[in-house]
Amino acid sequence: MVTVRAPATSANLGSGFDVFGAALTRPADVVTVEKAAETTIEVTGVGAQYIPEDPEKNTVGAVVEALDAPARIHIDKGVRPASGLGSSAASAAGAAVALNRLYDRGLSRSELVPIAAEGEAVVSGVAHSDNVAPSILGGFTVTTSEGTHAVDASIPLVVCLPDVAVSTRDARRVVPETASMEELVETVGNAATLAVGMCRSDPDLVGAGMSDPVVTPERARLITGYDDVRAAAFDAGAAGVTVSGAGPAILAVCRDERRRGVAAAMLDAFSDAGIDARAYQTRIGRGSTVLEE
Ligand SMILES: Nc1ncnc2c1ncn2[C@@H]1O[C@H](COP(=O)(O)OP(=O)(O)OP(=O)(O)O)[C@@H](O)[C@H]1O
Ligand SMILES: N[C@@H](CCO)C(=O)O
Repeated sequence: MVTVRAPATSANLGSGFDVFGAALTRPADVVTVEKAAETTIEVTGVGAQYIPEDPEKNTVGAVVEALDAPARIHIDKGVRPASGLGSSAASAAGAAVALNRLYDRGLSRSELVPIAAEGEAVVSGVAHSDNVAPSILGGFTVTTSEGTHAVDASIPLVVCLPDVAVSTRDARRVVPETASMEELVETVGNAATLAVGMCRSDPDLVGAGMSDPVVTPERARLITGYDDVRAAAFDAGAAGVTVSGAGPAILAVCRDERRRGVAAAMLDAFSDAGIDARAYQTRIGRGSTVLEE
């Protein structure tokens, strides 16, 4: 038996659509695997009632297939599905790390990234790796078709999760098909600024590089109260605010001493919009951890 804690993640970080990701210290899924002749999946925890236990439909089923590693699998969800916090990816990442150990497949963490990404194709139609990479490797990650680079960065964050669901599949439908040269130049400048900020563990620089003129404005329209929550976070001292993943969670970066105030301001703004929400005061953290084997 192997048990793995796989962290929630925030993808895109504004300017790095489908490329940037970050592991969060909390929340997390806990995935337990045991060898079995046939694969079975049991799901408990947050939002378990919305998650299929059929291996064809659950993200971990694709990981079992890719590793040829049938197992009795228990997923204890800490990351709510359809949250923008890499819920589907956390289970896939945890299963990839756990099954690799259980069956002694000997794959490196980097080699497990494309395997876990197969799970993302099951739910969103695209095997994007920007959530599974940080959930496996930890830190700030840059993922391209050439592979993934991970950087340890100590950056305080707040993620505010409203009590509504947005599916990645739906949120990908509003992504514009083209961008202008002006938008391209602005995005490259911001993404480069953010990456330098991560390398320096500088929250102000990371925040300055989060702005994205192309995808985020379209996604923000799907989140009731987004503009007010964003403004409230900035008023409380956030250095940058954007949609987390495909939403509806909203991500704010700030200095440590501002985290509590930023979280309270975001919750108040959602409440003023008539929406219940919860805020996680978190930071960039480590990847999947083996708890027991
Ligand atoms: N193990 C799993 N954990 C969570 N959701 C799963 C799992 N397997 C299948 N799903 C399905 O995936 C969908 C949620 O994934 P989706 O990508 O939409 O949200 P997310 O992972 O929270 O968001 P994001 O990728 O934007 O961070 C739900 O329809 C859920 O039923
Ligand atoms: N990059 C993906 C992450 C969400 O799973 C998106 O924004 O659609």
